[in-house]
Amino acid sequence: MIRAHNLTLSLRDGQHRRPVLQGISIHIGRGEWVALTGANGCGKTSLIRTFNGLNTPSGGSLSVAGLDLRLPQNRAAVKQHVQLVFQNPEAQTVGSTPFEDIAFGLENRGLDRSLMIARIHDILQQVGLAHKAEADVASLSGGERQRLAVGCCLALEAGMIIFDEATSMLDPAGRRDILGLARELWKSGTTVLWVTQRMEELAESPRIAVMGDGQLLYDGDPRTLFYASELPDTLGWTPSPVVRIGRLLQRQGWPLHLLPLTEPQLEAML
Ligand SMILES: Nc1ncnc2c1ncn2[C@@H]1O[C@H](COP(=O)(O)OP(=O)(O)OP(=O)(O)O)[C@@H](O)[C@H]1O
Repeated sequence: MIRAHNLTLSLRDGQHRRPVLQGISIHIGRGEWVALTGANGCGKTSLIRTFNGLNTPSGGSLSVAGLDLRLPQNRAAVKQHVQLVFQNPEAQTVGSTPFEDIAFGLENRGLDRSLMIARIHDILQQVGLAHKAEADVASLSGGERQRLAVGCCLALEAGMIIFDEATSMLDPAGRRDILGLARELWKSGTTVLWVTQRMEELAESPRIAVMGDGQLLYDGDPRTLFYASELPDTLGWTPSPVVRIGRLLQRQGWPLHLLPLTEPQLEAML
């Protein structure tokens, strides 16, 4: 889905251009779930905006869904394949009802009206908003608005959805809800890039990419990152309670592949 090699990006900062991404090489296959993390200002948003064609790479190569994003004509086309769900639920709705919002996404697809209405209802059903089809968007909760944003991605038939800290403004129930919806889509074949600062969400991801100062510092599995790498300590991360217990077990000689990453894994061990 995404192939970046030695990707660099510099952005205008007043009179100067400042380097924001440096030498990023990453391959994300179709159907993968990758969590992307790193401190504020390390370049996560700049990277995903580049994947989505909103930023123009300054160097290296980048192909997304088979489109070479060094070519300007491909940058608009890529948005069909890669959709973003942002942090702020209020910033991404355009219609006054969920029905209208999904309809906007389908408008350019040239669907016959009855097919379009059926498709809108299908999508609302899929994101759990069938009962709110005609509700005023302003009356939706933050979690419902994020569900609606996901529905808009589905309307565009995006093969990849990038969630840019999409749960950070939600309460714990809303967070679980959106994470659960993202997992359902992933299980049905959507490629997911899940940007997060939350340790437990990282630990539950099959693959983690860590950025620092515009560079990719780590790209691999969570066990190696949390139990066999010094990076979390170097970056000053506070380990999740499960990883803290796992580190105690590790000191007692437990092998890497048995160390717990998630609460259910720890519960199963106990
Ligand atoms: N349009 C822009 N013009 C100039 N510099 C920019 C622009 N957008 C971002 N930057 C700079 O690029 C760097 C990376 O910012 P970016 O928003 O990509 O980081 P981030 O990891 O997503 O941060 P956060 O977690 O706070 O959202 C920062 O130093 C930021 O000030």
